[in-house]
Amino acid sequence: MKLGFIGTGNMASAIMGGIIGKKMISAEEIIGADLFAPGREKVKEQFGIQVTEKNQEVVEKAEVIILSVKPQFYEDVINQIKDCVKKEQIIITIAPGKTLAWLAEKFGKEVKIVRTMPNTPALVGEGMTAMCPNEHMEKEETEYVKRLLESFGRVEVVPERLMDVVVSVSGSSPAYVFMMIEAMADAAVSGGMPRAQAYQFAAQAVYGSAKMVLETAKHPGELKDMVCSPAGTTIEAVRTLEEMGFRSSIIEAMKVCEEVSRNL
Ligand SMILES: NC(=O)C1=CN([C@@H]2O[C@H](COP(=O)(O)OP(=O)(O)OC[C@H]3O[C@@H](n4cnc5c(N)ncnc54)[C@H](OP(=O)(O)O)[C@@H]3O)[C@@H](O)[C@H]2O)C=CC1
Ligand SMILES: O=C(O)[C@@H]1CCC=N1
Repeated sequence: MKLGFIGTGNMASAIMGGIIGKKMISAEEIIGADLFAPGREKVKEQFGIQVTEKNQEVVEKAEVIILSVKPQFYEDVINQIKDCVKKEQIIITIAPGKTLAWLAEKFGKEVKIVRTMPNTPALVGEGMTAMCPNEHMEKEETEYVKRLLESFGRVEVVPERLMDVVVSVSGSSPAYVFMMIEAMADAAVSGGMPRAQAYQFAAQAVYGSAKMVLETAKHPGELKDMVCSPAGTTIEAVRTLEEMGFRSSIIEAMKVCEEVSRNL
């Protein structure tokens, strides 16, 4: 087994879906453990991976192990597995708030750890992941983990102090974007467009706009100005968004998100 997951919920499914979809690792070489039987069966059926109810079995079999339970369960899981983790295995964490220093203390021995923060667009190969290796990771091991994470999207190595910011800007942000797409579609439906078509229009507009930011390297403000024809429709929408506090509601929500992550 090349890769193991402890916890096979939403984020683990997105990662395994991305990795298998890109053929980085085959489903037969992936094992997942979950307390929740229907959760285990779902990933077994969806992706064809091997599943177990025993977290230790994942540690016995996998070279790289992703701890994909909620942060509140990290301590319990680490206590269960720490004695079986071997020196050459690599532990990848995806939980907000769990620092490398905290993890080292909980394992209580030399363990190779990479703290990461992925997001669910991994499922379609468009994830954004930040990673931060600990001092026991060799250069080639860090490169291998980076390639593994790159199989489902973009990856940046960041200093650990930025991890809480990463949670708010990419870990959690798909939720805000989905809310915006939902709201845009509701408005289109209110204007008479069939709902299914409204989601296509809204989602493609968001996708294309994001692509413009990434590919033109122009400032988002300049791209916004290019849409606002003088005395046109868009500038009136922009004026209304400013009046309703669009930007500040996003900034404030993200500051709360960052703070929650820091305190987890
Ligand atoms: N969802 C996202 O977009 C992102 C999530 N993350 C992080 O990923 C991690 C998982 O989140 P997410 O996938 O959303 O959560 P989910 O609740 O979907 O998945 C976690 C799974 O782990 C199971 N579980 C709980 N305790 C144990 C245990 N002791 N041993 C084995 N399995 C256990 C849960 O079972 P049960 O339901 O019965 O408790 C559940 O099936 C979290 O740390 C989260 O912060 C990071 C980035 C993005
Ligand atoms: O909501 C959460 O806590 C997790 C972390 C980032 C995205 N989802």
